[in-house]
Amino acid sequence: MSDLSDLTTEAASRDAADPLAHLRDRFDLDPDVVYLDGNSLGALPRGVAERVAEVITKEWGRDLIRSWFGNGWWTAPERVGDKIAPIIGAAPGQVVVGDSTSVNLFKALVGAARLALPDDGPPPGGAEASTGGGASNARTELLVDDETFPTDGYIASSAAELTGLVLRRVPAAGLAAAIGPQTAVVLANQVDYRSGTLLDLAELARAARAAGAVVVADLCHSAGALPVGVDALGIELAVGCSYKYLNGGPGAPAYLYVRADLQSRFRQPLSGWHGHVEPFAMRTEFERAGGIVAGRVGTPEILSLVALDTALDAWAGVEIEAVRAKSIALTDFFLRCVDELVPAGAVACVTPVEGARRGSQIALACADAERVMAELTERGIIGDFRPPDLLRFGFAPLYLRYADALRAATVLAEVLG
Ligand SMILES: Cc1ncc(COP(=O)(O)O)c(C=O)c1O
Ligand SMILES: Nc1c(O)cccc1C(=O)C[C@H](N)C(=O)O
Repeated sequence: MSDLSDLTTEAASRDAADPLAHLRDRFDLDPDVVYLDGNSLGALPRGVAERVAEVITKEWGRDLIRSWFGNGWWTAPERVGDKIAPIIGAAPGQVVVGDSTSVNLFKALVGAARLALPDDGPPPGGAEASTGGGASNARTELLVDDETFPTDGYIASSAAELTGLVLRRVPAAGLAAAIGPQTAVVLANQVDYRSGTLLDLAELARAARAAGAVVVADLCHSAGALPVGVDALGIELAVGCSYKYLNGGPGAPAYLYVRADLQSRFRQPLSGWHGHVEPFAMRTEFERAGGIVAGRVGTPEILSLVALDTALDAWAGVEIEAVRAKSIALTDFFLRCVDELVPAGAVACVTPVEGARRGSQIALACADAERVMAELTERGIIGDFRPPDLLRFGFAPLYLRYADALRAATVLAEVLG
């Protein structure tokens, strides 16, 4: 047992020894708030406001239309994509930024179905796939986790309807086992938005490869929190938002990853002029651009892209492995503080207590959770409530301290005491 004074000493010594502690200065934070909602909307990195103001006054105000090419606006989706790439373990040229996560899910899922269905050539798994089930006329289903974030389920349903696939919902833990020769596409969240459970994507990727199914991973709750390693996993497609751990700001554009060797065959359904091989030829016929540009649709959200571009500078020199180590240590410490300080039985942790099995958040079930979160927020501890009974606390390792974890647990104990 440790008491509050032991925990305070421990938090201080952990903060003093934290190799990432200096990164907090890269953010403009309210000193009176412990911000545990960076898994919904990341904090504001320093420099973003000034850069956006400069783009508005100079690039838009003075350079005007010349900025599309003169100031690099046109190529920003790929350039910013290449800045996200190392954070998710992708080599350059495979990530494009633009549109919302929902829209990118739609592009990826329909594109995945077209890759997987037999009239579109061999399955991406190649020889391994053809021995383990291979391309067959019986690929009829799109698998999705049954507790997925709502938009993923809704978009999967639209994509299934459009491609003639049948949507099958199975628990996330059973996704890999559910993959079979009938599976065309699997949509999986690497980290569950509610419980924070980390899915074994490597196992899922192996099962999909063996069966010739195409994987679309939603990285919203894992990118920037842990090493995803998309290239190493060998998954085909991925999407994610940039306003959580990547701190791109409200409405920041999402991103789409298309594995390099599949780009020439990737046919996403939204044939907009920014995905055209020669957009300014203004031709009637659509001819898809090569490479990752094929993931683009229409005019990019330049002001948001610029904000994201600058926000990503907060990652300069940061190793994602170090972020993961701190994330586990911070969340472990928070759980210990909750155990020590919160009255027994007042909360139940629904997040795996084993660090390696969770993302960077802790969800605690508790009676009257919505009111409890409102009171916490009132007292400067910002997390969120997710129905029916969850207090959700996200730990963004770039700007949170062990002292913040302790303060959050202390205030929680007061509210529940
Ligand atoms: C797993 C997941 N997918 C998608 C989204 C959001 O999609 P969009 O950016 O289109 O609102 C979120 C969060 O809002 C999410 O947590
Ligand atoms: N995307 C959001 C939004 O547009 C409004 C409010 C919250 C969000 C979120 O990101 C929610 C978040 N994905 C979640 O996991 O609950």
